[in-house]
Amino acid sequence: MLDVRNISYRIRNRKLLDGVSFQAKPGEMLAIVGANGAGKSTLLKLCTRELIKFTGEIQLFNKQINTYSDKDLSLFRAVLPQQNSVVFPFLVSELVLMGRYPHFEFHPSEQDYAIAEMALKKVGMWEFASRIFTTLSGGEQQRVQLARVLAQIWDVEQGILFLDEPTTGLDLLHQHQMLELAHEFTQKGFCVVVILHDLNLAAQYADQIVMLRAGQIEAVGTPRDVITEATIKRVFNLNVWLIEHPEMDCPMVIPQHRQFTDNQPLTNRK
Ligand SMILES: Nc1ncnc2c1ncn2[C@@H]1O[C@H](COP(=O)(O)OP(=O)(O)OP(=O)(O)O)[C@@H](O)[C@H]1O
Repeated sequence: MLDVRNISYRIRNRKLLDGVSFQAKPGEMLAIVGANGAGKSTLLKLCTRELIKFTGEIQLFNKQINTYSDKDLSLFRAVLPQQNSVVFPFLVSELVLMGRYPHFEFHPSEQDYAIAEMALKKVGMWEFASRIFTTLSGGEQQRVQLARVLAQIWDVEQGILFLDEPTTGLDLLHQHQMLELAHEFTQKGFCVVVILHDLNLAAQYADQIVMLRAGQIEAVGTPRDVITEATIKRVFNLNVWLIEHPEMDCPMVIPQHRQFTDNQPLTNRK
């Protein structure tokens, strides 16, 4: 479904991405992880065609990404960007309805309204429908933006969903709800590509992880393949312990404390 082949991207003299390749299949959640500045958002922007000048190839559904019209793309591909750029005083309900723009010409149909309502209910924000979006808290805004994105692909049979740090600003419950919702879309046959900073969320939800370091792939594969003490040390310069998740078949990451000072375990602190 998403096939990224040997892509490189540079701005002026600086190579931001260098020879990156990976594939993501329908029904799969792929997480992109890496330190600040590693190139995660740049990679996502290339996959969503927000950035266009690169070398290599990106295919969606076996077709080069640049052969799709914007309209065609919007019918099966949705993007939750990192930055929230809403400045006008839109109502929450209006904003979510914007997710339906690709599906109607001039006026939304009854079905468009119904889908916007279902999407808002899905993220637990229906009671905020008549609030002005910019008056919501950061986490509430993020959930409404997710509803807008879900509304766009609600009745699409198979597509691709890109999420750039979707859990930012969300409390613990809503971080998991966000990724559960994304997981539901994989069950429908969608491919979900998500940038995550939290390696434990990536380990729990992703089928595949792409770990970037300075614009190159450090590791790609299952969470167990990619999340190791050695890769985390190389990519984040952090010593960690890995333990088993008590219920799920995946590792969990625990940073070692005080490693920047004297490397003493926390239990030895006086
Ligand atoms: N337009 C630009 N001009 C110059 N440098 C840029 C530009 N866009 C991105 N960069 C640089 O490219 C590198 C990768 O940026 P990118 O936003 O992809 O990183 P990231 O892995 O998403 O980081 P973060 O985790 O902090 O969001 C960074 O060093 C950034 O400063």
